[in-house]
Amino acid sequence: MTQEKHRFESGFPKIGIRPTIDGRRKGVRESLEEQTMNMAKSVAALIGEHLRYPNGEPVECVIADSCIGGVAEAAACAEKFSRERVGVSITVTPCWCYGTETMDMDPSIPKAVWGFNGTERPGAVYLAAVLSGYAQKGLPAFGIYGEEVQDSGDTSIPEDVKGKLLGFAKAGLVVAYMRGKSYLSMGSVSMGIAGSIVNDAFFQEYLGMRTEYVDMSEFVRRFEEQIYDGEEFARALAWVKENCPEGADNNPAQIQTSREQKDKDWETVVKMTMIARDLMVGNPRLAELGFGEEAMGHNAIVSGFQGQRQWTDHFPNGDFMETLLNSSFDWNGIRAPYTVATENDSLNGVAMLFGNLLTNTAQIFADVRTYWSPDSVERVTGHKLEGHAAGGILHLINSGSATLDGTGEQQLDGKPALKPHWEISEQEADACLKATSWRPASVEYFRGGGYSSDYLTRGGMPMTMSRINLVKGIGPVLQIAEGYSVDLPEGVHDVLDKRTDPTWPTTWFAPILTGSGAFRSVYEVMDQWGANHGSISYGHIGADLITLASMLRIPVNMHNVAEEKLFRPRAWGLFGTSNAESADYRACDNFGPLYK
Ligand SMILES: C[C@H](O)[C@@H](O)[C@@H](O)C(=O)CO
Ligand SMILES: [Mn+2]
Repeated sequence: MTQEKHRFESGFPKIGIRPTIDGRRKGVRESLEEQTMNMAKSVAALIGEHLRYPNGEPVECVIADSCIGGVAEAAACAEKFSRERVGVSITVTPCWCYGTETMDMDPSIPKAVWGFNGTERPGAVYLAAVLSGYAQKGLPAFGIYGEEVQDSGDTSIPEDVKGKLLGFAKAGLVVAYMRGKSYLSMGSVSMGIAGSIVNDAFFQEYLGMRTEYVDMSEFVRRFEEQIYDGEEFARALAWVKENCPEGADNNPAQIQTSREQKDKDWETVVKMTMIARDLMVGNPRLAELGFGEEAMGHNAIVSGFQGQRQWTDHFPNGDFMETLLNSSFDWNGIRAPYTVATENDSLNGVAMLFGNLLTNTAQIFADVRTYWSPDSVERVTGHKLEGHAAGGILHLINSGSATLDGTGEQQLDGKPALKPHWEISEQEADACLKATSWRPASVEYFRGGGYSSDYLTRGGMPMTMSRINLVKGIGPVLQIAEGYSVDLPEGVHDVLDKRTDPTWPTTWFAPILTGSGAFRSVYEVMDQWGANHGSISYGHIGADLITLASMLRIPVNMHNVAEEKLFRPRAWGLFGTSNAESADYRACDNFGPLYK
């Protein structure tokens, strides 16, 4: 079995659909069986058509064997769901049913109810009744109620209902997929960065995940004892020589490393990449080579590499490894990204994981380095910022981890984009590689050398920056800024970039301003950012992140998503309806983490 196949071998959680029905026989139930089951079938078809697993295959749904008219059928459905590895449930009904007798009682499964908006039968009355039951029992559930009345024979799903079903299902699958997986901490705390204090209670209670820890000396052991696939290494190194052009050395001449050392560094960073991947997900080839234990991996869906400083003071830095793993392609071809956080910033790693699992696209990890006001840009370059950038821009730049997909060299409808791996063509992967040069690391920072990807993200892409922060007394909170990547005139970029480390990849980002709170100004967004890092995802995914956060009971402390797009469990409204932010904090606190 190939390493790629092995990675997703354990499969994926499914979505369970529960058609509930009025239990009264001799007329009522019989007249509703077909319509109710058809609703379930059309939801399954909708999901199968629109949603995909990380390997690109369509999401699978399981429908209860019968309509659920009472508790015996509810229990039979629950048994089927647990056999079939259902991780998310959607209840559908066109009619009145018996609320607490038909509900899904599994507290760890995200749940939604679609109550058909028709008036021949009271589907919406059931919806309201069962949602009150869920609130009363402390099991937050999402309510889906179409805005327009449908005729009783109408088997179509209205657009607003489709949007909510898919939004719910997408976020629910992320919850289900994370459960039981690991964060792999390679090394420990990098230069006192709090996000790299990998907090097991957060991962365990909020995400249902394990935290695994390996010392960076494990890389040295695997180098020296050759615990990697030698055949793959030779192939990888040849591919790297062909596809990863080395850029100019920016170090002062007297501290530049020799050609011989540079070539050795290339070999080391390629080995590091394979080893980090094998540590994360295992590799069946290692078992064939006699390393059965190492072949298993750590069941990690996200990891972080400390790097600085104990590793980087002596060995090449992790930039190549992090960037390649976070990209959608390498010497093995086009494949799903492996999410790796620089500086072992696990909290940024989780934001990357959320973005990746919601969209199946690669994520950009970056330092949130500089707010450039329109006046400062004009003073330094003479250029007046305009368009999306008119209110100022954030310079997102970091040595490692920024995916090569972040070049923006893939296309959607003729515009720059980051796409799920199965939509990326060979030419697009190639264009990302061609837009990148690999600059020898700044040796004053990285005494052990290494290579950083140097590229400039194409402008005009809708992007969402997010970040998890931990607050003692509250727990995790999520922050979100939707905005656009920005193109600057070439000379202007160069002037600003040269003030930083020009060997690192840059994304110029303009958040969308709303005129209030943290989105009064770009300065305010920078000033309110909770830490040194952000994770940047293609597209405006703020609403999906907010839905996901509510499932995990992570309150959102700042976002610029329009109020009408917010979709949270119905019980959130019971904490107040005119200040959604405050209600969110109190609801999350009240219900507590999903796995406590
Ligand atoms: C090279 C430096 O140590 C950088 O890596 C540092 O500024 C950071 O990235 C901090 O987040
Ligand atoms: Mn950093």
